[in-house]
Parts: sequence; C-alpha cells; structure tokens
Amino acid sequence: MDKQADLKLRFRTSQKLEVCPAFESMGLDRKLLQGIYAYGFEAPSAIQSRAITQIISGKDVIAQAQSGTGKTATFTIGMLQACSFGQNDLQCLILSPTRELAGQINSVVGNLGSFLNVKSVALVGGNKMAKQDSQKLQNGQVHVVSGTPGRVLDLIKRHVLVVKKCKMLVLDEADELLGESLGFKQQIYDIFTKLPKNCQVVVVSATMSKDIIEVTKKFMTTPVKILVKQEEISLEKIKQYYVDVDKEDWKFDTLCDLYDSLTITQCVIFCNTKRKVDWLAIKLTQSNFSVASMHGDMKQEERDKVMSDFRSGKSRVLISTDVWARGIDVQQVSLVVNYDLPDIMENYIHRIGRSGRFGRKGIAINFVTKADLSHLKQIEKFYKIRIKPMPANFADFS
Ligand SMILES: Nc1ncnc2c1ncn2[C@@H]1O[C@H](COP(=O)(O)OP(=O)(O)OP(=O)(O)O)[C@@H](O)[C@H]1O
Repeated sequence: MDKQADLKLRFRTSQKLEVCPAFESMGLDRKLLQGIYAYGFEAPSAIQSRAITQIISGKDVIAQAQSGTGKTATFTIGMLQACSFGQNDLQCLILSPTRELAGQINSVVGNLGSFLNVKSVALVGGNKMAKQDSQKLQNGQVHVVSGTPGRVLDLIKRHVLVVKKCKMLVLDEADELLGESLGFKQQIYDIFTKLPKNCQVVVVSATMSKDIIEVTKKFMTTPVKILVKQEEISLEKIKQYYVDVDKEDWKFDTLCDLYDSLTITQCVIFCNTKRKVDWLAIKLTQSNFSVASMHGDMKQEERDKVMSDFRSGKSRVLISTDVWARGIDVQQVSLVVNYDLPDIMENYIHRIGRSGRFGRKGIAINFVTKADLSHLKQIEKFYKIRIKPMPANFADFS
C-alpha cells in the first residue's frame, strides 16, 4: 500500500461501530438514566449513540462531532458510568482550554450525575482555590475534576490533587489543547506523565486535523475513532453570510445598522484582539447601544459576572475574543457576527457554532473588507461551503 493511501485509511472512522438508538440500550446505571431524563434529554444525538458505549468499554476514543451536537454529555455520560461512587478517589479528569468552559462542563457533570451523588469540582486559574474545594480534594472526596491545564498541573505538582487512582482523562477541545499555538501541549504531556499507566484517554472536538491525530499517538493506544468528513463539519442549520464592508472604518456603522436584529434573541460578536473588544464596547455604549464584553485580560470576577448576565439573558449582545469561540453553550444565541474574520481557520467553525445549538437555527454574519476577501475564499475552500452575501431583507428572517 502506498504511504498516502495508508495515511487516509488510518484517519478513517473505525469500522462497524455499534449505534445505540436509545439511552436505555446503552447499559447505563439506573440513576444515571434518571439524571439524563431529569436534565431533559429524550434520545441520544448521533455522536452520543456511537461514542458513549465505546467510552464505557474502556477503549481510548477520539470523538469528533459538529459543534452543539452534545459532545459534553457524550463524555460525561461515559465517564459517569465508568466511575465507582463508593470509592472516594479522583477517578476522572477533564481538561479544557478556558475557565468558563471548565466551569460549564463541571455543571453538566453535576446535573447528569445528580442522582449518582457524584462529587465534582472545577479547578481553574484566575481565582484562589476555594478552601472548601481544597479540603474536599485533600479528604479524597472528589470523583471528577474539570479544569484548565495550568491550574490542574500546578495542583498535581503540589500534591493537592492526587491522581494515582485516575482511570480516565478527557481532553475537550483536544485540537486546541494539543496544538502548538497556546502552549497547553507541554502541560498536557506533563499531566499525562503523572497519571497511572493504564489511564483511559478520550479526546473530543468539533475540529480535528491529521497532525493532531498524529500527536494523540503519543499517549493513546489503538483508539476507536469517530470522525467527521471535512465537508460535513459545517452545520446546515447555520446560515452563513458576508457583508462587504469595503474597509475597516465601515464596519462600525454596519454593526449599528444591524443592532436591532442582534437583539431579537442573543448575539455574540467576535473581534480578533482584546483591545478591539474594549474599543468596540466603548464605542457602542457611547452610541447608546447596550452591550457586554469579555476577554482574557479581565479579572475573573468580572468575567464570571459577564457570563452569568449573558446566560440569564440580562445582557443580549456580547463582544468577545476567541476566549468565547469554543464550547460555550448558551442555547438562546442565534446570531454570531465576525466583526473580524478569525485568524485561525478552525475557530471559524467554533465561533459560528456558538449559535444553532443542538439543531436550532443559527445565523453567522462575516464582515469582510477588500483585504479579507481572499481569507473568506480560503475558509469557503477549507470547509467546502459557500458563504453568500447577506440579503437586503435580512432583518425579516433573522
Ligand atoms: N441528547 C440530547 N437531547 C437534548 N439536548 C441535548 C442532548 N445532548 C446535548 N444536548 C444539549 O445540546 C446543547 C449542546 O451540547 P454541547 O455543549 O455538549 O455541544 P458540543 O458538541 O460539546 O458543542 P461544542 O462543539 O460547541 O463544544 C447543550 O445545551 C446540551 O444540553
């Protein structure tokens, strides 16, 4: 077999995967099922019906599925089924790239595991660890940790977090954690070396490149792969448009013209830098538009307040950087505006995926200057999609 063909084969979805059409047919604990139904889920999504039983079987798993299709519950349900709640040890460690995402995952774990009496904590940077959490950790009263890599590694090194009984490591947004750009990769390797040799590894993301799958070979053993074809990554339910703004200076007025449509439900506006987020938030506020903003240089308490106001619907328009691009789930978000096109190709899919959660309709609007046109074409080519000009009657159907 020539090398190219061999490479293609190795990155295909594993053959003959069982598909479970119902949560009942997955062999789940009765109390876990109770938690799933109480959370409002009726039937599993495509990724859930394929990946949960693979995770439960104890195999290493690479699970890719489109944004908003229920990957969090996929690994959470698999993981909760694998935990022994009679045992007072840390058994599962979930890592994700942002504090907000780690917190969100922790609350999904708590909700789905509410009848199992699961004890979980979120361990993230930015805040001093709550005394209560540190006590729980030291008394071995935590089954599941959802954290960001830096904080988790630090606590392991300081022997506050004891991982010797950990049986499962989950990397959510794995391509971001294992990519070169954000400096998480070394931290992940360091954490991995502290875990027991037979620790199961589950990696999850909406985007997964061949390079990343190569990287996973360093710490995964013959994983089951559930992958999505490049042309299927973009969700049909999210309509994608561009507005030709010609030059940077015109973006602001275009956004002001759109503002009434943005507030119909909730909207996230992405800028490429923290400075631009601050600038845009000030400028819109000065023009009497009500907006919230969030980025990585803000104090954690401020970030938490912005998140909780947005989740509760108190604020409806949020301006942010790529700190908001991945994983954050606010079902009411129906519109995403790329005030700037993302520099990182993968983040296009993650950003627009903040809308159209779990089959809902979503709209993505890209502001495109003359200089951006070739970048837009690259995005279209990469995902095999067509991004149409925004129709004049957009406000009627948004
Ligand atoms: N089986 C289900 N039935 C109904 N709703 C579900 C089901 N599974 C997940 N959801 C809901 O779908 C939404 C999206 O799920 P989730 O955040 O896990 O998506 P994701 O695939 O991780 O997305 P992303 O790629 O953005 O991280 C959540 O609000 C979740 O509660």
